[in-house]
Amino acid sequence: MEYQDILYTVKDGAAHITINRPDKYNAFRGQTCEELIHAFNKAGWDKSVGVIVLSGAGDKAFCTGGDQSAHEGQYDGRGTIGLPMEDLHSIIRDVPKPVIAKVQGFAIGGGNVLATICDMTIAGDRAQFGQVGPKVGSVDPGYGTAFLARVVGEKKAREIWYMCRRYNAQEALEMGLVNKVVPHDELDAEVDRWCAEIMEKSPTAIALAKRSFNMDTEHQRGIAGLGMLGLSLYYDTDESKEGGIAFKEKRKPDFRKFKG
Ligand SMILES: CC(C)(COP(=O)(O)OP(=O)(O)OC[C@H]1O[C@@H](n2cnc3c(N)ncnc32)[C@H](O)[C@@H]1OP(=O)(O)O)[C@@H](O)C(=O)NCCC(=O)NCCSC(=O)CCC(=O)c1ccccc1C(=O)O
Repeated sequence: MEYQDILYTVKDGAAHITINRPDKYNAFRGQTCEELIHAFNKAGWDKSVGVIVLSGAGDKAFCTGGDQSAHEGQYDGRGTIGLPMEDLHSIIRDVPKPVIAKVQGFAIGGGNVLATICDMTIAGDRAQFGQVGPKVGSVDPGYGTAFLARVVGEKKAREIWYMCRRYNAQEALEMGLVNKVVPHDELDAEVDRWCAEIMEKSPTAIALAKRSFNMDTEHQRGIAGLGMLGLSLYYDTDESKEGGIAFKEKRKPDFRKFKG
């Protein structure tokens, strides 16, 4: 597969998968998800690769979720909601190698979900985390909510989704959303060090550890499938569409006008 939306390189046993849509703050469309799934499969089953790094191109964003310009109700690709989200989330969990999210800017919406699902997250000190779903007429009713609660606890996860606030890198560290924060300019070197340390370890022991960590939350995959079906029905409502339209028109949404 030739990649248009992502970059793929391998260096010293680490596969680097980079969302390359900086003008869209690395938001993903259907094509981006297909390429990410392909790249994770490629890295996951390449025996010379021991660790995978997911990042976003440029300084502004790791990823800001679904591309609002490819979104009028349903998204523009395959799958329940027009994005193969279930497949993308699953492959990040299923590859038998640690996946590190390297976050230098915004990890917002579906981008925050991706970072949360990755095995570990290293952030630069300019990174910002948060959810925007209920502000833009969306929600991730699978790993994005249930798995987030496992990571940061129920109260914090509910705050993140209901309030749609932004959290800086230090706050994300304190709530357990990231493993380490380093100065922005040292992020690449720090991630390279973590990769080099992983490369010294037994790949089979790590693969077994990853699978056994996953075991505890595996039921969430099925629930996510059901949730995406509900989300698809929600995307066809005027209430949901108001969120996307308001974002594009750079105004506050008025969701309440659709409720009797
Ligand atoms: C990222 C922001 C917080 C940055 O805010 P700010 O610094 O004020 O800059 P802006 O002027 O808002 O944005 C700059 C520039 O980038 C464009 N942009 C940013 N995000 C997107 C995006 N997602 N899609 C397309 N374009 C984007 C923006 O339009 C500006 O461009 P200009 O040309 O300069 O006008 C802020 O931008 C922000 O909050 N972005 C919205 C992010 C968003 O709406 N994401 C999608 C929804 S997230 C969600 O619904 C959660 C559910 C979920 O995770 C999910 C589950 C299942 C399937 C899909 C999803 C999903 O992600 O949708």
